[in-house]
Amino acid sequence: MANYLQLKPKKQHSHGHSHANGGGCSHDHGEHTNHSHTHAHDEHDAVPAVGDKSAVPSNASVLKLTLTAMDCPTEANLIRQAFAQNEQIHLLEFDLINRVLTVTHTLDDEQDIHRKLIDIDLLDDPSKSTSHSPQIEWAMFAASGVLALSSELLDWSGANTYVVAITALLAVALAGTSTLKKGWTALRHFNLNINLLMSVAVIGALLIGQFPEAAVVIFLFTLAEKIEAASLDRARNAISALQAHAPESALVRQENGTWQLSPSNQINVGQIVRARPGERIALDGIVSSGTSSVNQAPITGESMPVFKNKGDAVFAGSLNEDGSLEYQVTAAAGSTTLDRIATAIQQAQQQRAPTERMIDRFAKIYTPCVFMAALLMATVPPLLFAASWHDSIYKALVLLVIACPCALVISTPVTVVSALTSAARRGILVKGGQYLEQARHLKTIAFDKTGTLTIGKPVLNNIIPLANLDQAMCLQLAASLNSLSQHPIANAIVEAHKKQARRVDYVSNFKSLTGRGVMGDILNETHPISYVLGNVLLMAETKVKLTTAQISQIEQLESKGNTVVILAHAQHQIALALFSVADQVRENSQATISQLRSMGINTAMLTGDNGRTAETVGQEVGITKIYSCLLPEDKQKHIAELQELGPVAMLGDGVNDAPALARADIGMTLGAAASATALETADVAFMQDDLSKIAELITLSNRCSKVLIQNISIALGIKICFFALTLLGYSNLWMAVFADMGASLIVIFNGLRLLKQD
Ligand SMILES: Nc1ncnc2c1ncn2[C@@H]1O[C@H](COP(=O)(O)OP(=O)(O)OP(=O)(O)O)[C@@H](O)[C@H]1O
Ligand SMILES: [Zn+2]
Repeated sequence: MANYLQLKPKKQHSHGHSHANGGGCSHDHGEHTNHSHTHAHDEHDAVPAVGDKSAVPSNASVLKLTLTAMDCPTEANLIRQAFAQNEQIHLLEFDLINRVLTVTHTLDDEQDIHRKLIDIDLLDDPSKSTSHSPQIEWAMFAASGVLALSSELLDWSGANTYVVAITALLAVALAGTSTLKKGWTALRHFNLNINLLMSVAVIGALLIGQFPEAAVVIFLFTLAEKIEAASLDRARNAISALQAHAPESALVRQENGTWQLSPSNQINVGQIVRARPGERIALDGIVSSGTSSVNQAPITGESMPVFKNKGDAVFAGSLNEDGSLEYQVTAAAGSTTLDRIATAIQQAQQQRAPTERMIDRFAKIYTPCVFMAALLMATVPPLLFAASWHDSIYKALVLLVIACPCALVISTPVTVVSALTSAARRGILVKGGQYLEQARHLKTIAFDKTGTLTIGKPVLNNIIPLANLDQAMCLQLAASLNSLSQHPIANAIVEAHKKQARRVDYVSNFKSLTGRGVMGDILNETHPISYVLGNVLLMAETKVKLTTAQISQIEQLESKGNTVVILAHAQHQIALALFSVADQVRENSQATISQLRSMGINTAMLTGDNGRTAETVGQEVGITKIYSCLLPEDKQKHIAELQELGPVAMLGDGVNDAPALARADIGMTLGAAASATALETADVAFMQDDLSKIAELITLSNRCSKVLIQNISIALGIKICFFALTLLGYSNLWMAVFADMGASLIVIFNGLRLLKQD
């Protein structure tokens, strides 16, 4: 993850001249590089949010701390300030939703960090236990509420001021001690956070004799804090619920053939595990016996069960419905697909989305400004206009309450986290809020052809011998060469050969040439012969001569949608045979492309395959912008070119498309459940082989943005209203607390709505 992050800010835009060439692969690729120049692009996310990742020394260690006291997100500032002077602290990362602080440091003693956090009251001091049990806390809180209300009633009914004051003070003492203590800590560190603002408001109210109000204010504040904490728990639990899908233990086959229940984290790769009907799969594996339908919703988001047979992959966390399955473990606890998804989501939460960064910057200005306004409010009217001190100070205190940026600061992360979780539930793994926000701005989506627009399982449909070797012999040579390659075309040739149950020859000096083919030596009775197998480009490179008749034969096959590879004798430089393979277009490719077009998004195809095949597939799915015969670096160049029109996403398989995926604004992969590389290389990983998820992602991005705008408007709107009401003298303290915390709660619940709509 860290490596990948560093890749991003280095994005460059290149301006090159190139054309979508319609024909074969004879086009000279050198042209692209000659005309292109690059310049670094000043990306907004190049500004490190907290510390600088690149400056972290290699010997640094990482400490993760759960700080349950990180109530209001503004407290992150307190932590930042506390560690600002320490040069051995290199990086501070805040996961405010999960309340986890990650410290990257080179300290000898981690206790230093603990001590500092105890000093700012964010960590309990183990030597003096001051915290009460939750029951006692609730009882104290309830009593405080009763007392606050009583003092208000007593005040109304004209009771003795001392009685009113004592009742109110008791209420403040019962509910407000922790707030006042935190306020004092904040004051000592010159940090303007909510606790300090509230403390000043309460103490100020007490000083000017507004006893019942002080009590009500602190009670309401504590109440709202409790509700806020509980609702944030909901967002948090939505994520840990994912991991909870994998069972703690499973039945493992022992050496003597018996089955024994073992804890999942003690089961090793290679062991055989049994999943009984109705039981969840404990670890990733390959079915070794049995059949069953399995619901893989926690991983892929699809609610329909999938039929599993011998040889199929199963995922930890999925539910084995009706049959009994035995599977051989392929990933141990901690590294299963489910674990990797959960880790990715957790990391995604730590990256602040653009809106979040903007709001954080705004809050930093907003709070001091309102604080200054309050100071002026308290002093200017009495000093200059002979207004009453009491009224002016009171108004100033109201302003202090609304100076808290809490609602604003919490409005974005809660929304983004809910949207990320909601996406994960649909089988869309988004690796950071920024991708979610950017998805709706996409101008172009570029698709890789093989395995993306097409199923990626081509089938050999024709062998045409060109020299004195027969079909069987040609196939044997091609299959032998390709038995060492992972390419889908290689698989097609090897599969066809397997059907004929012939032997595979030993290949020496094997070489795989990205985007072109393979070469290697095979023994012919007494001496080795060098062969090449690949596309026209490779034939040109190895100086294999193709006759005009052969070329037109190739072109004819290609314009029918086939991909043609040529087997050639390297020393004699003559073609021995043509192999034509055909892949099937995914059934929802065309629907997805037209849906994207209706959303105003351009589409393009970037493929290593030849122009004619690419055109045929393009026609079938509805893509007109086609770039063919591309090597991985070329794909990257074309992405940069498309970026001049606006943000570009690339959907590829994550193997030979890695450079293009990294260059695109959003790199996406399909079928990530089945491929660890695909899951790791992408910014957005679609767990299933389902193209329609792209449109779903964009819809979700739109919805997330709508909620973000709503939340920011609500938070700011309420503040502005109160600011005006206060200046006009129409508001009072407890109304302000109501408004401030009310706004926080509204934005939290509004954000959580994204979780629900499934
Ligand atoms: N192992 C191989 N055997 C034969 N030909 C190969 C092999 N690998 C690559 N080729 C040739 O090189 C071409 C380009 O391969 P590349 O992997 O870059 O793209 P692709 O998989 O065909 O398409 P896409 O870029 O859409 O995924 C293939 O179309 C094929 O002609
Ligand atoms: Zn607040």
